[in-house]
Amino acid sequence: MITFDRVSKRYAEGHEALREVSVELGRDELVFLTGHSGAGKSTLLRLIMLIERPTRGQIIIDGENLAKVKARGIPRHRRNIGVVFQNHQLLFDRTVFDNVALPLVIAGYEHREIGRRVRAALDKVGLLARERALPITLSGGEQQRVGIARAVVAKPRILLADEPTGNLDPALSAEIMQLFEAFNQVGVTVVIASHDLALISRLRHRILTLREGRLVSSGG
Ligand SMILES: Nc1ncnc2c1ncn2[C@@H]1O[C@H](COP(=O)(O)OP(=O)(O)OP(=O)(O)O)[C@@H](O)[C@H]1O
Repeated sequence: MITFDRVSKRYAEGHEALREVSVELGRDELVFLTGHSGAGKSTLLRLIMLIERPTRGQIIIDGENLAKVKARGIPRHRRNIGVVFQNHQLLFDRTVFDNVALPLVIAGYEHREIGRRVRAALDKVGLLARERALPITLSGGEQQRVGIARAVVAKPRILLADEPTGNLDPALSAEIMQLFEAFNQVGVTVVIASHDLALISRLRHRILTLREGRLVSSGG
């Protein structure tokens, strides 16, 4: 469960990116976050990741108030969160396997466990056969699936995605959304920021709409 309680975020330059946002996201929910460019979508995701801190208000995740998480607790906090970006942010000189393994290597997992988990994650996104490929040899949709495998490889409780289908055509975008739905069905809380109203309104999930930093709709 993720709770935002009257959360505001003002950046150093004085711009108020989020204003008094209150919302509860259930443990088993998949929600879309939409709104115009600059509405505050990425800021909301960054607050969950503790890349930014709120100026006012509180964020509580599974009973833990993020205000109490000090700098040295941030890596542990982030281990519960998988993140998918629009531009994949893959390492292009490393294989698919190595890209997906990266979070586990950083977290100090044992070699055999890394192999097991990476192959399980690649299997879930349908790319097991491509583990030795370099990302450059994959299509855009496949690259995004590598990004998703990397985000879920450490079995996070929360999956955040910022415009994950921004560069993909409608058919591939729909496939990527189905992957997110599959992870949600096994108990991962999923939050997807997206401009693609045509796509997200077809799927039956709650849509949170931001306008100039305010949550103007949190309905279905
Ligand atoms: N690091 C920062 N410093 C100062 N202002 C920022 C920073 N990050 C974002 N902003 C401002 O905060 C507002 C919200 O930005 P944010 O990136 O959260 O919007 P968004 O809805 O994700 O937009 P987009 O769809 O274009 O990615 C914008 O006016 C932006 O210029």
